[in-house]
Amino acid sequence: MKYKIFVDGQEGTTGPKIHDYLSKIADIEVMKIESEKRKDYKARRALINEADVVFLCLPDDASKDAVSMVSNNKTKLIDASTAFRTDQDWTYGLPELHKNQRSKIQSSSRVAVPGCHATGFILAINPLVGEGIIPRDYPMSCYALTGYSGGGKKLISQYQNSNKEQLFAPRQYALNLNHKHLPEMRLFSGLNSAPLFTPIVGNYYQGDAVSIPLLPRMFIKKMTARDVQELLASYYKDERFVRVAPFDSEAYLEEGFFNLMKCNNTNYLDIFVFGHDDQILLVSRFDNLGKGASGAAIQNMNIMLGFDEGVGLE
Ligand SMILES: NC(=O)C1=CN([C@@H]2O[C@H](COP(=O)(O)OP(=O)(O)OC[C@H]3O[C@@H](n4cnc5c(N)ncnc54)[C@H](OP(=O)(O)O)[C@@H]3O)[C@@H](O)[C@H]2O)C=CC1
Ligand SMILES: CC(=O)N[C@@H](CCC(=O)OP(=O)(O)O)C(=O)O
Repeated sequence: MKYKIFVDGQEGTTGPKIHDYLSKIADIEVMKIESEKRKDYKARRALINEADVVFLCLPDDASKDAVSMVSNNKTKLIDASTAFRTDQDWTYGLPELHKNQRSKIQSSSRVAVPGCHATGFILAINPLVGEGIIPRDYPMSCYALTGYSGGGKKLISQYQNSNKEQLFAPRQYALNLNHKHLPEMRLFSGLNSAPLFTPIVGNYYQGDAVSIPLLPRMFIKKMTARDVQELLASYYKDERFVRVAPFDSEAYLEEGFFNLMKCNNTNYLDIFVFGHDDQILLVSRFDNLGKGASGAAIQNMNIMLGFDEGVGLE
């Protein structure tokens, strides 16, 4: 039997990328909606209920509508939006979070794909909080650099169809300090409160680097940058898609600069630990359309259907 797969939002940004991955997977049947019917309630509802797995690649409200269209017990949903990430009835689709997260995903029929920046933050910080190194009330801050595809069709069009001078420079956003990823960043990092988070969008298509400065003198246990690298490397040693770079900061720079595009078009997330005895900088590098969204969505599907986790992704 071939699993039937439907991507609701096939003409956006994350949806087509999911179609690319699906095209490399055997033993599935990918269903498509006619372009002019992509917002038609009846047509979407029929496909949603026919499918074994539906990827929702939609704005939050449209995702909520799609969920309400399901009228059977078979259809599994994988949602890329922010709508359900901290919802108790949904499973957070970050298999590397804890030892038991994979089995939760496998037995769930409602999986929320983590936000891109949240993915980078949580994977770097959660082990250090969980292992009792960073106190739960640590005054955390974090900044991220992302390509403009992270903002979907609207932001892509702004960058690609305008030559306004201000678009050439990186631009800070979410300066209300209330970015939509904060609730999941708090909940799944183990911290008592969300970080002070400032993302920055640059004039390039894809690639994300989340940077987190840490002061070891505020840790519960004394740890140098090298100790932190060893702890993270041990925590993720069996993971396929989360890699912790050896402690050798110079080796990762190209003529003195960090290349945040090096995970593009892959589902890898690389964690780097820079620093010394007194100061540490953690950097998570990944593709916002890979481990930050569409790749992660496929990884979750593979787990939910009992496929090899890397099918379509490697
Ligand atoms: N881009 C990224 O890197 C990431 C995005 N996400 C999240 O994933 C979701 C999808 O993002 P992205 O692909 O970038 O978004 P886009 O804006 O690029 O695409 C959204 C798609 O949804 C369609 N759509 C909008 N409203 C409806 C509706 N009521 N019914 C059916 N279709 C509708 C749009 O139609 P139309 O073609 O007419 O515009 C468009 O094709 C969002 O919630 C986003 O926040 C998550 C992680 C990363
Ligand atoms: C450049 C840009 O705007 N990026 C998006 C990140 C997209 C993402 O992770 O997805 P969700 O929107 O589903 O959370 C942002 O920061 O809101």
